[in-house]
Amino acid sequence: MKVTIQPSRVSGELNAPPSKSWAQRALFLSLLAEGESEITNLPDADDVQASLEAIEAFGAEVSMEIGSITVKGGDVKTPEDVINLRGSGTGARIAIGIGTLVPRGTGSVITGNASLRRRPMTPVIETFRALGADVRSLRNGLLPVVSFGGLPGGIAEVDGSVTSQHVTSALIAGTKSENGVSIRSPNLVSRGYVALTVEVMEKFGASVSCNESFTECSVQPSHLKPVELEIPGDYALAAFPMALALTTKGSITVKGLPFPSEGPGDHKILDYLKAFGAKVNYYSGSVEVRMDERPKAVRLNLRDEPDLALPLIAVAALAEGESVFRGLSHLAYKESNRIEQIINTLKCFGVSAKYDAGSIRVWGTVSLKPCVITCPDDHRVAMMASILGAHIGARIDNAECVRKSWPEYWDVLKRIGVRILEQ
Ligand SMILES: O=C(O)C1=C[C@@H](OP(=O)(O)O)[C@@H](O)[C@H](O)C1
Ligand SMILES: C=C(OP(=O)(O)O)C(=O)O
Repeated sequence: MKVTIQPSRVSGELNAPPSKSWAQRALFLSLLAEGESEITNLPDADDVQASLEAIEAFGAEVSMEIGSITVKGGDVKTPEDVINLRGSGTGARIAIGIGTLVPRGTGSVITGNASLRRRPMTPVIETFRALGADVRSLRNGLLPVVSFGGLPGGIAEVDGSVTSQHVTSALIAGTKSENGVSIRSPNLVSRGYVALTVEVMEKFGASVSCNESFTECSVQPSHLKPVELEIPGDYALAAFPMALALTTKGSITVKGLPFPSEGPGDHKILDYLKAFGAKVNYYSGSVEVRMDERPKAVRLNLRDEPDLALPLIAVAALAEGESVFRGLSHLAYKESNRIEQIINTLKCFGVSAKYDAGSIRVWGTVSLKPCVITCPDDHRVAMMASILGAHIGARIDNAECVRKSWPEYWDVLKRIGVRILEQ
């Protein structure tokens, strides 16, 4: 599918899409909880569907009702076949850990699509090996990965500068380890996602804790109770329509977002948009964003919120002056090498930018040019291009790549006033 976007101004309101990170954690924990969990507002994002299929393969009994799903969990069974997590890094890394919980003497194989098969699995493999499990890559640190049953537990120390998902995986599987799990991750990035893991695990009654910087976490063997929960809205995805308010001098209200806490996490988008000069208000689950003037340049460290880099850098392309975004080295290990893709996308729109030692510098301009670009199988790159496209015009090929996180993205944009033609 190709979408052609014409210069537009956004206005109106939308519901935030449900969080895929929340949903995937809830699904894998429902597999481990003894009894029936009921989950509402589950996103139909491809990553979540892939995780749902994975928990079924590990023995969860899933039934769909109107507007909710029920997951009956308990024992983790040996899958009959290889499990394919498609493009989901979160799903694959959690599933590698779950694979150590199948009966001893059996195992499971996790693989993914071409994009996921390029992403590093070494941190999660090293973590589980340090915890006494037998987990091996069949391809030099990449997928496919085989996990054999048996997770004694103990202490793992694994560098956290590439991803945080090995910590999430160790904590979730650690609930069913023999002796509990402690994990130390010096240089940990994306700390808001470990905070999210702890938050969701606590809802299932897990005995889990971390230090303030999330570099040391531990979990005791825990009896997980089934839950009833509603998946909350996703700030990292909602950040794109919010950013559109800044690049089109519009206004937008996004509903269904949780109260922004003090700690790291994607809710920080509210502060970051304010730094550009936007008027931002949170009131009772809704965020209003309005922009009447040209954004000012910003200096931000996005080490803990890597997914916000794409919408924020799109805004910086139009800002007055030079913006600097630090803490971005781990963007190289996402669905695409996002460092390269961000620079290429900016260049396509006629914006100068440079990457050096973990930082991207962007020289904002008022003279953007329309761009024709193909989504490199990375949803957030297409969404980033749409934000600049709504300012100056763009054509995005392979636009269906947004399915990974937000299949209705293009329809939602149309509803808030972005002029889009689909071919
Ligand atoms: O755990 C999660 O749900 C995620 C963690 C982050 O990845 P890294 O920890 O690999 O940076 C984030 O970029 C990804 O979109 C979702
Ligand atoms: C990197 C992402 O997700 P994951 O790591 O789960 O594939 C993402 O959604 O941007």
